[in-house]
Amino acid sequence: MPAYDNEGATISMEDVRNPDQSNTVSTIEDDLAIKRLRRLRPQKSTISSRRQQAVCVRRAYKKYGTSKNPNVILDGLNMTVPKGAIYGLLGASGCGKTTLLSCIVGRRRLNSGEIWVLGGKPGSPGSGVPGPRIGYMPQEIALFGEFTIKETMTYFGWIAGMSTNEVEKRIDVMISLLQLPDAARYVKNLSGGQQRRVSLASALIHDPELLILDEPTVGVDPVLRQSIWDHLVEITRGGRTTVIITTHYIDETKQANIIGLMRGGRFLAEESPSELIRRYQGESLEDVFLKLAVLQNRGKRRRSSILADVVDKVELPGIPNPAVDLEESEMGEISGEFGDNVSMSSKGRVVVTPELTPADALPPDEEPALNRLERIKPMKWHHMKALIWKNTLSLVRNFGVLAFIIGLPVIQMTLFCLAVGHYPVGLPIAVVDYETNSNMTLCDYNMDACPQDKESYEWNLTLFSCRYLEALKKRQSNLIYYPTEESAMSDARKGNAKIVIVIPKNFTESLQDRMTDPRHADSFTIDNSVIDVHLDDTNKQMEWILSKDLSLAFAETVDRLAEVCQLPSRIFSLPVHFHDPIYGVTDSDFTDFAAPGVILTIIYFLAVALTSGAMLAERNEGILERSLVSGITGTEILFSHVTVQIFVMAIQSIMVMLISFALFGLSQNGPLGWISLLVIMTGLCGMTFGFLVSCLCDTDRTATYMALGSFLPMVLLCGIIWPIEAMHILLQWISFFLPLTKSTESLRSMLQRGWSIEIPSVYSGFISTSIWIVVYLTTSILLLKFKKG
Ligand SMILES: Nc1ncnc2c1ncn2[C@@H]1O[C@H](COP(=O)(O)OP(=O)(O)OP(=O)(O)O)[C@@H](O)[C@H]1O
Repeated sequence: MPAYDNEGATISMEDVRNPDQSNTVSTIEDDLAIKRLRRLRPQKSTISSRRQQAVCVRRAYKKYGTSKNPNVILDGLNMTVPKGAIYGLLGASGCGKTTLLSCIVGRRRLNSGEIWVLGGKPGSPGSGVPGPRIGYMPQEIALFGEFTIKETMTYFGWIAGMSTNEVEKRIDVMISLLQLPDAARYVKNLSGGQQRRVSLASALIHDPELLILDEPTVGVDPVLRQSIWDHLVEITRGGRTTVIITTHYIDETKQANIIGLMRGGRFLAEESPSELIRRYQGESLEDVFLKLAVLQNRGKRRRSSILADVVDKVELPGIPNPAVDLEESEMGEISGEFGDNVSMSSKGRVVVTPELTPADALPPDEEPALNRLERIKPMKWHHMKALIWKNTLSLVRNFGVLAFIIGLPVIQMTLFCLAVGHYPVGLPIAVVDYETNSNMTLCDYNMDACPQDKESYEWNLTLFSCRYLEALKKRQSNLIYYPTEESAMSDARKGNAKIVIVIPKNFTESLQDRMTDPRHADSFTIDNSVIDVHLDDTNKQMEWILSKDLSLAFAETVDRLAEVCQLPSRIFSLPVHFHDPIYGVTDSDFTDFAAPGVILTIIYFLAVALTSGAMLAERNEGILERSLVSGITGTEILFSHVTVQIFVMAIQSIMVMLISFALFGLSQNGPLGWISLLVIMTGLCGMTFGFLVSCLCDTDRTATYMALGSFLPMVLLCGIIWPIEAMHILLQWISFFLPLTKSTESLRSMLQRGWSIEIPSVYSGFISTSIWIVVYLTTSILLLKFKKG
């Protein structure tokens, strides 16, 4: 049997199982004898002796909250779990059992103190902790509802490095041991108790060296509870497996080898159940717990008398309170001193025991030597296989969600193409034409006849307003005629017209006079040769469109005049001529400008939502925690998500591009390969940002706030809806460093200018996106690694 040493005490598991034969200090008389001996042969625990235990915790201090308002959970706690023992961890709800266990499995950090698990420090290279040496059943169910029992156990078996054959054999054993239903049943359809048993089976599947079970028997009927305990006793019999179990059924822990009674951040006692009952003269373990609690309160009473009444009502055995009675010089670390471990302070007795002989002492577990490649290898094949399979299965099982994820960008892009950037037609335009007095029959003259005398070259423009309104009508069909300027303005103020045009009575005549003899044009002539325009300026886009229409209608009218008079086509137009654009099309609309940014924004933010949602769901259900304890690393989790989601993203990207270019005919002049790559890389960037969000945020709500909070600044600052050059200089700098700025510019250059990767504004988008992927991914990996408890 393995020897058990703690603080110098050497106690074999036989001692624990047969307390009568134990040489453990177990009586008050022994206490006194040891007190005498203490000064002669004190023996402190050594690192070597700590490494021989399955678990050894020393001076553990852990608090939550701020330093101003700390919530101290572990307060100098010592704990020793010998190999091959069943250790029952008892304590009131909220006393810190789960916190202690998560420190042991390496998922939370102590504020101070040290922990040794299976000979190594949790998290150190080669310790196997977290890893397959541990089987961890957390308090919450922490299973995938949409998986079957078999799939669940296969996942955890694969993580532990088992082959599919081995897993299948173990599944049969687990099903009969834990009386599980058919392995093909979905976890979500099982009862609460059945789900707990599947959770327990998942911890047991790989036959670990150290089993840590947080309340495994909740919701389990007494018969099955007994068979679970029998199994625990069975597996620990060989000494290879150690079990730490928490439970609220104090009575069931009588089958444990050692019980740790936790209260106030420390252990009241750490002892075999029979010894506890004998020593504290209790009728049951519950009775002992109560008495020890009172003893602890007595110690406190020296500082406070609040508990006096309670304490006085409880009958106590005639034993001293060791921790209270000890002199300071007699204090040392305590824990694992079977028969003498009443912990009232972070210190305790220095235990004097027979010295550890080489024959009794087990050599500490050697940390497996890892070669250099294994040390730097961030991912294990069997982990990746299990994770990728799990992620794929999750997606496929949630087919509705998958269809939505793929369909959503299609809907969004379709909406964008249909709704944004098009030219509004039929805007209500109020026309007051004093020249015709709204009598449009006057306009029924032959406008194809040239109004210039062929011999004298005199112009005889007739009702030029008719020609102008005719051209305007081709652009905006909804011309509403008013008799007076007042009536038109009054209606426009009520919102019935976007613009009011007033054509003076002598418009044509004055215009002609001004053109033929500008030197002698008086102010009356100038005033009457001008069309007055009143705009509703509340909508800039609309104002811009109508102004453009009025100008273009005039240009078209004079061009037409030149045409019918067989004059050179640009004779009357402004002496500024716009040729075909270098890039883009002459009458491009806002859709073409905004499309690159919108495509990237859709892909980016859907990836953020998809990834952060998946990660948070996994974390909040406790699955992430459980996987991490099984030895999965943050890097593996992130890359497994990337591997699966990249396919979803590729489909999303292809669909969005098909909608944009094939269906709605948005400009696409660049190399399709590079365009696709940039879109997919942007999705990848969004995915890694989603990882970061899920690592930074503890709840769905904060994650949603963060994702939504970053959406608008990104859209506003990345040049998606307005040119960056028009922003405040400070914002231009900020914009420069945002993830969608360079990629939007790059995509726009490829789509509209047809540029390829060798042009700086194109490749800078790829570089910027790659840098952001690395930054997000690295930060997420570091957070997953270091953000504990
Ligand atoms: N992440 C956290 N942040 C702040 N406080 C926490 C956190 N986790 C636990 N606590 C607090 O620490 C205390 C101990 O919690 P813990 O879950 O370890 O108790 P427990 O003994 O396992 O309880 P139970 O038996 O009910 O499961 C509780 O008061 C709890 O509110």
